[in-house]
Amino acid sequence: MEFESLPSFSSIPPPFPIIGPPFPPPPSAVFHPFHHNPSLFFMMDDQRSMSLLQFMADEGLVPSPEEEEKRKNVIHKLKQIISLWIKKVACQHRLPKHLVAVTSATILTYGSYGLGVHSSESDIDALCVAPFFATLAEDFFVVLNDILTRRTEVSEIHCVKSAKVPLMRFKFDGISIDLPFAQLKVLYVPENVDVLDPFFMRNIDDTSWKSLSGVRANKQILQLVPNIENFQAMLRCLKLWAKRRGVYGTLLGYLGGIHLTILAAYVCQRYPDATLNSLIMNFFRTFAFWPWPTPVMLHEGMFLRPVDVVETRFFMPILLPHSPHVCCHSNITKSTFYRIRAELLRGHNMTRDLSKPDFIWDYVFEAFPYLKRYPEFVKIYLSTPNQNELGDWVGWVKSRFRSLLLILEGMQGFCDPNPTEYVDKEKAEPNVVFYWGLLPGKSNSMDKVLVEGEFMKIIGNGFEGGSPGRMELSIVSASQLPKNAQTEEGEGASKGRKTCWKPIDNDEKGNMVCSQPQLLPHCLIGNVPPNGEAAECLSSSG
Ligand SMILES: Nc1ncnc2c1ncn2[C@@H]1O[C@H](COP(=O)(O)OP(=O)(O)OP(=O)(O)O)[C@@H](O)[C@H]1O
Ligand SMILES: [Mg+2]
Ligand SMILES: [Mg+2]
Repeated sequence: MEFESLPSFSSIPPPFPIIGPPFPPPPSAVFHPFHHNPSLFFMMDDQRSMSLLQFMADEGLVPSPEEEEKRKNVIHKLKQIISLWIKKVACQHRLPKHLVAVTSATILTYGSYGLGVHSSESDIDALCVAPFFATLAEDFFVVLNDILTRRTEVSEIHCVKSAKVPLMRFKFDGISIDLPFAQLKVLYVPENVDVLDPFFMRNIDDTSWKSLSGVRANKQILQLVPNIENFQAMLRCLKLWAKRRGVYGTLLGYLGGIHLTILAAYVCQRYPDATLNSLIMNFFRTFAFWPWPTPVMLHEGMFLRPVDVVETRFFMPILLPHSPHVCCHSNITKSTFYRIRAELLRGHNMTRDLSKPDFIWDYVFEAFPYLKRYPEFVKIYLSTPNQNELGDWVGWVKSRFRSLLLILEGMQGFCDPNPTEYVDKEKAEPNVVFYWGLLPGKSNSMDKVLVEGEFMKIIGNGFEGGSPGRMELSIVSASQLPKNAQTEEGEGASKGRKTCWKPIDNDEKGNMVCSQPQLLPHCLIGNVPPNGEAAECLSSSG
């Protein structure tokens, strides 16, 4: 396999063999192999869209009506709790009775749930929006925490206080909730308060502004995309694709939900009348050839702050759609950048030709074959004495993974941080194991003790949980991977996986905000015809 030179970024030595033909210049128009027969193009395009909808249904990308109902119920109950809480807080702040009577707070959902692209495993990102007198430190993190803790529906509650976006994280009726806080300078917060209205945004503090960012981003994106149903279906597919191909998860240096959301919205904007199939084709074509680090932005002429331009971590700058137009936080490194690009190119190669007689979507969404690709792996073993401490420990270490990746890249040139979390069932203690792919013949040059020591220093500082757990590094060959890691490869990999923690924001102290990744949808997908068509063959499949 030979590495093909990439357009732009030529200063970075290619660490990874890109599979497939050399990057051709991007086609100037929508790829269209049926110039002589447009009706055949539309027929094939429709058929592929149909079979993709069928694929989504088969994959269970659409939560059942019961699941939807459960989520709505949870949000309804949360709103009730917030309403009672704010009255209590108003009394504690000794507001006059007539003001207590009219004051209100609300819950605004955002993230994948707010966009209607969540799965049954998804968390709900829910912002608590409170009036001027409610404080973050006392009223939110103490009073509301106390109310929530007493509820029988609530479990596993903990506070992430010093992150850029401070929040409480808990399960409500078994559904994970990320609950940040924002304070507006008003007495009465309408149930569906418009966070783009300058009236509500005036004089708000910095933390509240950052907390509102997700809601504002969602709102803008939904205003900018021409066909929301197509956008939702496309985004669900892309999330599944990225997960299956091992390129989903901000903490591991890959794409997060927000990045894929903006990339999908960009393509939807440019192809307002495209079918689902055409949107996916255009997504791969657009971003396989994107001249990174040119930023992707949804508004023309967005202003990029100089600090973002020079920030080397922005290999793939993707700008938030609202002011100030800053880049989405990203942990992309040299290795993960090349992996993502290789996957985009693979996607393009697989989908570009509508006339391929044996095309099937299953190939596009096939799990990335780590065992075939890498002879050796860095094994990262994390454990704690008790199960209930494991989540915090693993979440903390993962929030520092970028540093480990950079150390390994420095020594090895390339490392592929597989986001999948495995469990070593032979060990009695609760544990989570990661296997990161290494290129052949490179591991000999790695001083394992040095890497472990360096990384221990990094994770030894700033852990907010109880007592830190254990972390061990080792090099293992592909054949030493546990059975479940080996068999999972072939078949639909990411099903039923342990979920990843991802940062909304990391602060300097390393406090992180985490959430569970999810796929899946919430509206569309009506009557889907049976999968009638043929398959695809892609010599370059991974
Ligand atoms: N790296 C980031 N930069 C800017 N905003 C972010 C970032 N990560 C998360 N957010 C904000 O927080 C919201 C929720 O993030 P979360 O990690 O839960 O992703 P998501 O889009 O909901 O996808 P998923 O389905 O994986 O949960 C995002 O929609 C976005 O508004
Ligand atoms: Mg989410
Ligand atoms: Mg979340």
